[in-house]
Amino acid sequence: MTSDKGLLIVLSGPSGVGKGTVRKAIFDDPDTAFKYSISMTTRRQREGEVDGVDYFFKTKEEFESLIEQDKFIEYAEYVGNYYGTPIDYVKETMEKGYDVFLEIEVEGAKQVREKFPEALFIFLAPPDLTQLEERLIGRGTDSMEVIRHRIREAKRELNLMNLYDYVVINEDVQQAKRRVQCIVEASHMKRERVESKLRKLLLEVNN
Ligand SMILES: Nc1nc2c(ncn2[C@@H]2O[C@H](COP(=O)(O)OP(=O)(O)O)[C@@H](O)[C@H]2O)c(=O)[nH]1
Ligand SMILES: Nc1ncnc2c1ncn2[C@@H]1O[C@H](COP(=O)(O)OP(=O)(O)O)[C@@H](O)[C@H]1O
Repeated sequence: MTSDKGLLIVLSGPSGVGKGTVRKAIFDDPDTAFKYSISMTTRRQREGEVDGVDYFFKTKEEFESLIEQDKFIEYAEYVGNYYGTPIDYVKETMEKGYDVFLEIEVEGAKQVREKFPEALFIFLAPPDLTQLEERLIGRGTDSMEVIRHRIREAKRELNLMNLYDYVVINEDVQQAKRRVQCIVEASHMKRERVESKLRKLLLEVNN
């Protein structure tokens, strides 16, 4: 990938760690220049959610037809529903030079890693398992049985954090937001080192 193309940024981590919360903080910040890729899902639209803003809400049949047409960078089944990242928006937006941000669960992130190894992978981790459990309980969206299942899944997923470029511990939302922004900034600087701007400088230095 060359530097005139945007970066693909993937934020992932276990359920309840705060991915959605940190993502909202990132996009509420007017300094954030990346574009958010709105996912498609077959889960029911919740009160207050807007189609085309929070998600593109699709039927199972529509989603499966899009899978057949290869319209997703990645998709996964999560708690009985499909979630997926539409490929066209991501490709077009990166071609225009914008960074594109995905907030997805761990299985989807694994698929992105296989297709786009040059993407930037950030794992959001909880300070500890007790706080993860407290967040799942505090969110009030799941039964204790589902929470226990999510904690078991989280233990398996936390073992995958070393496959990511960076791990951010979500202790404080604003701090996690800043860290994600800094990681993106540093990744751009690293990419520029090998790109034309600095090549010219190095030629000058060595002549
Ligand atoms: N693989 C994948 N996961 C997604 C996508 N969009 C959202 N998710 C994840 O799906 C999970 C469930 O999201 P959601 O139904 O909004 O519930 P909530 O975040 O638990 O309130 C979260 O872990 C999201 O990060 C996507 O396009 N692909
Ligand atoms: N740094 C944090 N400290 C305390 N609570 C948090 C923090 N980040 C998120 N939460 C809370 O944890 C719960 C789960 O967060 P959410 O963003 O829904 O997680 P995810 O999208 O990873 O499933 C929410 O109730 C949220 O308000």
